[in-house]
Amino acid sequence: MPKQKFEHPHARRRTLSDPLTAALLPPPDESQVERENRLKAERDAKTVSDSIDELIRIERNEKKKNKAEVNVLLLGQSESGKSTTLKQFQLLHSPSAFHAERIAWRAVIYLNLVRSVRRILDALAPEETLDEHDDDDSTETASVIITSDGRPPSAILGTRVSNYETYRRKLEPLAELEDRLIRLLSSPDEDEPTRLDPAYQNWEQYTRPPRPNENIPPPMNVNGRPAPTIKIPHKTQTPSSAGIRSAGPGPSISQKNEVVVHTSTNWKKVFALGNKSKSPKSPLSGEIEGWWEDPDDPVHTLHACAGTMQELWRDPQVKKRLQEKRIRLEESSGFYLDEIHRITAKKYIPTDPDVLKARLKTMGVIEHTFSIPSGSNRGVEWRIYDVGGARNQRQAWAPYFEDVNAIIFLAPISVFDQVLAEDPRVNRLEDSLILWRSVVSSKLLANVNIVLFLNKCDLLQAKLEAGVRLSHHMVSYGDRPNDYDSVSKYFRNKFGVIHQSYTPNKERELYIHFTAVTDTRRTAVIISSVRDIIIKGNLRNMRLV
Ligand SMILES: Nc1nc2c(ncn2[C@@H]2O[C@H](COP(=O)(O)OP(=O)(O)OP(=O)(O)O)[C@@H](O)[C@H]2O)c(=O)[nH]1
Ligand SMILES: [Mg+2]
Repeated sequence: MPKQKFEHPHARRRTLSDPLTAALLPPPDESQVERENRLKAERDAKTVSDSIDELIRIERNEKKKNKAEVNVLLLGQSESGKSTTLKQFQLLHSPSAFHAERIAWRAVIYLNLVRSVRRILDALAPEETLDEHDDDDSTETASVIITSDGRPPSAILGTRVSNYETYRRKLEPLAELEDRLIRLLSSPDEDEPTRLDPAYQNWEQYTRPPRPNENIPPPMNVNGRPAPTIKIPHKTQTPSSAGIRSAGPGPSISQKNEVVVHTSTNWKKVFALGNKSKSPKSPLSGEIEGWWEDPDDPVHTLHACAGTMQELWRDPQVKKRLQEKRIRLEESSGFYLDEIHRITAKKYIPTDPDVLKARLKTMGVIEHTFSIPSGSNRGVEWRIYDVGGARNQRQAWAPYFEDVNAIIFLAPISVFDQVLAEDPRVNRLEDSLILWRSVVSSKLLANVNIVLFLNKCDLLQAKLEAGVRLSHHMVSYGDRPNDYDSVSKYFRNKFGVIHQSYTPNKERELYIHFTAVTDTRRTAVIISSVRDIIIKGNLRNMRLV
């Protein structure tokens, strides 16, 4: 089961400047005898404390020798595929837990579908009904495309969809459903991203493009840094505090920002059972059954709207309008519009690929533990940390650098024509390159094995085949061929050169894989090879081989 990390182990260490240490200072009017007694008592206490420390150290070393442990960090920008990679690890190493949870993913899949429909309706809306920000779809997901001059395409003149009003009216119930799903998925007592001590603010600064004339300090000071403490504030959550822009009066169908659910929330449990704990369970899978009898279940609204959703998605005028606005929903996260009838069926249970496609932004850091047998070893405990990749989440990464053995860095390479959801001025590929540079150049991570997943290769191939030219977005690509082989090699080279130039450890070998982490068969093969690499590297570091 996922475990939320609230406090790093070193958080308990105190520094001389802390208030407790100050409070323990001797009284200023201490006599000579008192002073000698105190010093003796302190020496005795120190001897006892040192011997306890020594015992702990020996015990820890013994443990390390007897039980191999591997800590792996999944890093990369938002929507790079970190959580999807974690799901693949789960599917491989604890399939029963993965399957037990899949019914809960129904809520996320429904929400992904409803929001895709809303994006279409927003894109079709006559311009005068949208406010200034509504035209800027870039706040929604990374599927918004920028033109080669870096600006979203103009949407002023374009195809009018004759059935727009009918679609909007018939799909109105989805607005209320969206609100309900968001409420279901959101925790009642969390509303802010994980925050860190100011000591770690540097990392965030280091992982964004520098401002002009800004001197960015090295990401981390290895020695003597204050202990990190992750604080999760508890407040009451409202839809607007969850990062969802209020639509004002009228349907919330114009709400924009991506739904974020803190990893500590219990949404899986809530949605898996809800008020249905008395519902029958399947004798085969043990999964809840019979939710379709519950008139309040979201499936009914979706089922009733399925026909209209299908008409909307298939309408040639709609397709044209989306094309004019360069919105390619097929490439965006959580795309289920090609399977409306299956997804909205009353007895729908998400399949493995459905769960892998489901999009829920990570906030905070989530830890998964697996015991993975490895050759003659009796089992290695793997701790995999999945972090939030959005800009405001990256400051939470640093405390995990200290004990990490390996990093799997995900860089989606299909995103060369897209902008960051959190900052539409920044090209997503540029952001990945900057982030990559900051990770590989970190001295703190110098001895950490690094595996690079050049991800979303399936989307890259489709994009290139659709005629999108890399050179329009990356001038340095020049007039090289715009086919998958040439482009993927170019990216491999680009990331490889950055590692070569910036790594503080010239001995470190970099392992690069072209991946599509939604593809289970391909990813399983890659994961097992990555596992071997990490184990070997780890044993080498532990000087056991
Ligand atoms: N087609 C395709 N989709 C992918 C691939 N990798 C990830 N996705 C999808 O992209 C979306 C985002 O993936 P996530 O795993 O949630 O991304 P993340 O890196 O965890 O993002 P944050 O939690 O915001 O940091 C999901 O809907 C995935 O199903 C891929 O290789 N190909
Ligand atoms: Mg994630």
